[in-house]
Amino acid sequence: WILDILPKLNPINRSTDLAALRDKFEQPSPANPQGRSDLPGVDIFVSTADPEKEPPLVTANTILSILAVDYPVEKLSCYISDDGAASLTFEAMAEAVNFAEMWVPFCRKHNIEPRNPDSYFSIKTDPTKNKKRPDFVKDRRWIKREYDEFKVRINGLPEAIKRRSDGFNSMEEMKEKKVAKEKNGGVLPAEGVKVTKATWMADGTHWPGTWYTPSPDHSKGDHAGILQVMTKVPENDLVLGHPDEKRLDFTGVDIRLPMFAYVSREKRPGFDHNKKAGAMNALVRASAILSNGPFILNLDCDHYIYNSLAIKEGMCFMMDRGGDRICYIQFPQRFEGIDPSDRYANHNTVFFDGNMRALDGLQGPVYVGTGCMFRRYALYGFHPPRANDYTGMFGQTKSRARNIQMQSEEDDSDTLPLTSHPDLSLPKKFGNSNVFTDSIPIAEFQGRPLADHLSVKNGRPPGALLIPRPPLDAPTVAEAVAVISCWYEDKTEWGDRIGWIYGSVTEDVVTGYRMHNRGWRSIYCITKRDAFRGTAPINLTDRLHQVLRWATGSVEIFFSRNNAFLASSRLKFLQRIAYLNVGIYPFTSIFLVVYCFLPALSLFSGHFIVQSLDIAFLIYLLSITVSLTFLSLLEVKWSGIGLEEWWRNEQFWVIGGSSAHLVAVIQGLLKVVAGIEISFKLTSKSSAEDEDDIYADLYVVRWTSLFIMPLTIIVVNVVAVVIGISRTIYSVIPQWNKLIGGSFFSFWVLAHMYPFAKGLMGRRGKLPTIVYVWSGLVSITVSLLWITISPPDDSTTASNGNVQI
Ligand SMILES: O=c1ccn([C@@H]2O[C@H](COP(=O)(O)OP(=O)(O)O[C@H]3O[C@H](CO)[C@@H](O)[C@H](O)[C@H]3O)[C@@H](O)[C@H]2O)c(=O)[nH]1
Ligand SMILES: [Mn+2]
Repeated sequence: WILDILPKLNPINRSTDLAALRDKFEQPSPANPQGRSDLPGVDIFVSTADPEKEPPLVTANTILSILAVDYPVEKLSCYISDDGAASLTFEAMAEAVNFAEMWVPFCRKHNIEPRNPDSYFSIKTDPTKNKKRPDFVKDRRWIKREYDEFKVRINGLPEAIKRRSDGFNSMEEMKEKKVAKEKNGGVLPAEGVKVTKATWMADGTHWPGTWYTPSPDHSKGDHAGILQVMTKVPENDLVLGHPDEKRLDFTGVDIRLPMFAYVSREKRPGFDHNKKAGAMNALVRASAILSNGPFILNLDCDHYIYNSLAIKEGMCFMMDRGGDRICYIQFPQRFEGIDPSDRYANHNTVFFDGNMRALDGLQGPVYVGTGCMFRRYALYGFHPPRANDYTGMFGQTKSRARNIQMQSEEDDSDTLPLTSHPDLSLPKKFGNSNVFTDSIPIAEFQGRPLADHLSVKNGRPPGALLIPRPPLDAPTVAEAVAVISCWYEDKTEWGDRIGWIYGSVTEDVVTGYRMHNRGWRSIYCITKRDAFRGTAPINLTDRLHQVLRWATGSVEIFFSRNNAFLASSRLKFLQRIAYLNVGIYPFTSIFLVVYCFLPALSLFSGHFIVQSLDIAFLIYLLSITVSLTFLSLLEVKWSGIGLEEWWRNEQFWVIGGSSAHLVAVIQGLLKVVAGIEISFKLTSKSSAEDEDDIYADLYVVRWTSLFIMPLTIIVVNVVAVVIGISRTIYSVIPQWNKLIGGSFFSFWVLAHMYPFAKGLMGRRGKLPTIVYVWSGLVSITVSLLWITISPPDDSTTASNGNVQI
């Protein structure tokens, strides 16, 4: 019953549900006679970086799921950050907007779920289930065909852009030649003419971003900032559709689209662009000027909205009493396209349904990079309102006297009482855009919960958010372009204390940590229907690299000023322990590796792992075993997973621990000691090209040095078992029970390594020969070495009668 009681100590306490949200914010009231939406605006950020690794079709589908999300259209703005500055991505987005004009009303009319067309059309269950409108089947058939054509257009884009550009380029060349000829008296100059091969847009202009044939000002890391508003700011009132002969009958359906902007920040050589964190910060600024939604939802390009009510679900927390102290709502990451047995624990269920939920009962879950809705004001580095109200191990309220004393002791350089707005004219920490700084207090105010009850502190009056958005004028857009220039952040605190934090390969954890450290709380929001879904790398190599990156980020955190040891008093005690664990866990790999070798070594030597099985050891062993079992039970019970899934997690913990975590520790130490920088490539997104085998990617094996340690562990343990058996056979008095006792632990290690071994085999058991040669050599060396150091000695072991199990 303890297991049943524990989760109940940690309820998701939310007094506002979806119905209450509607009643409070969207029903007519004295302050809101027309029953317009009084909800705050939401800006949605999607990041993409490389159309080669992040297929534009996937991104386009993500965008479509966002444009069709169930939230007041006039309050929504969507931004895509294209760090690749690729015309391909841009044109795919333009296509997506075109398709959205039919797709979005279609979703609204028939209440489609999910609103990502690709996933919607690949649902296996009966699409007509729960669909009541008689024209559904006809509409669906029609839109399916439109989608197929859309897909073909997107897939044809690279070819189309190339053909178009080649055409324009050769035309240019001809023109140039003609000019040169005329200048040179009718003959072509000997040195020929040089024409730069530009990438052209359909309207006959140069694409301002990166070109297929890179040239100065048009290559990766060297191009202008681009900001293009792809759909205009939506009308404030419903715009209903009409019956239409050619298209669908959208009578009575809202046909508006949210605002959607394509943003590619300026990049120049010599500037550190800080990857995703930098991209997000550029979006934070640009969006502050264009729409200034008090809430920001962040999605990776391969994560889409699976539950169209997700934003409203999050808003229920933010708009609840006390919601003004929440910095973000993290939703669990759920994945698609993972092999049914989840060989490499890609679903990460113990983490997402155990650890994160437990954290929710403390100060809140960590930010995991995607599927997270932020309070804009919290991103700006301010402290939460009433930050000192609670503290201590369990977050109890402090007495007033202590409270005052504490406040004076604290370094409150960035504590800003919310009643008086930040004096923004003073430090230049936000950079020199006045439009931006002026937007800060507005976002803060609009993000407050409704003051509809005496107990709501720091609320806003009902009806305050009914005013329509102004249309975008040219100076506003120009300002937004100015704040995405690459020098804008010079001498500011962007990435240091404001916005996404720089300097870590896992910017997400650090960004969330900084907020918790200021006293903000976060919320973990598990919805019945998954809020978001995404893809994950399913083959061994990519998966290990992903784990390596996370672990490296953790080691970086450990050696940085973000180590929770150095946290402020506003980080709750248990939350601090949790963050400490985030920084420390890769270091456990050192012990893990030792433990993986121990059973083998004891087989080599013929000595049991411990000297003698005395009572102290047994008590120690028992207590460890009991607590481990209890922990596992908790994990299984809390996260509601089956034993098999739990076992996968255990296995992958050992695999990742002995490879990626260890390398991360080494890398981290190298960085600290020798200053060697760490860089990571984008995690490649599988696009399931192979129709016959959607899990084909699972079998891809690319050799990486991460394989070395697990492989050695496997080989050494196998050799050890073999040596153990042969020794037992050839010894004078074979001690079979001793062998079984000894090899049990080796088998235990091998059982954990099984998915790894399977993964190395690839699809048909193909393994690079070098692996055999190499591992053979290592294991022979190790076993020879061991036997020389500690030759099998029957007499000593036999006399040690206490080594039996
Ligand atoms: O220069 C860059 C590099 C990456 N990204 C985007 O950042 C996201 C994540 O990058 P990726 O390298 O694909 O990392 P993943 O392993 O897929 O992502 C996990 O790990 C990251 C680092 O911890 C988090 O940022 C992600 O949200 C989390 O899903 C993607 O949308 C990219 O498009 C950029 O915008 N600019
Ligand atoms: Mn990803």
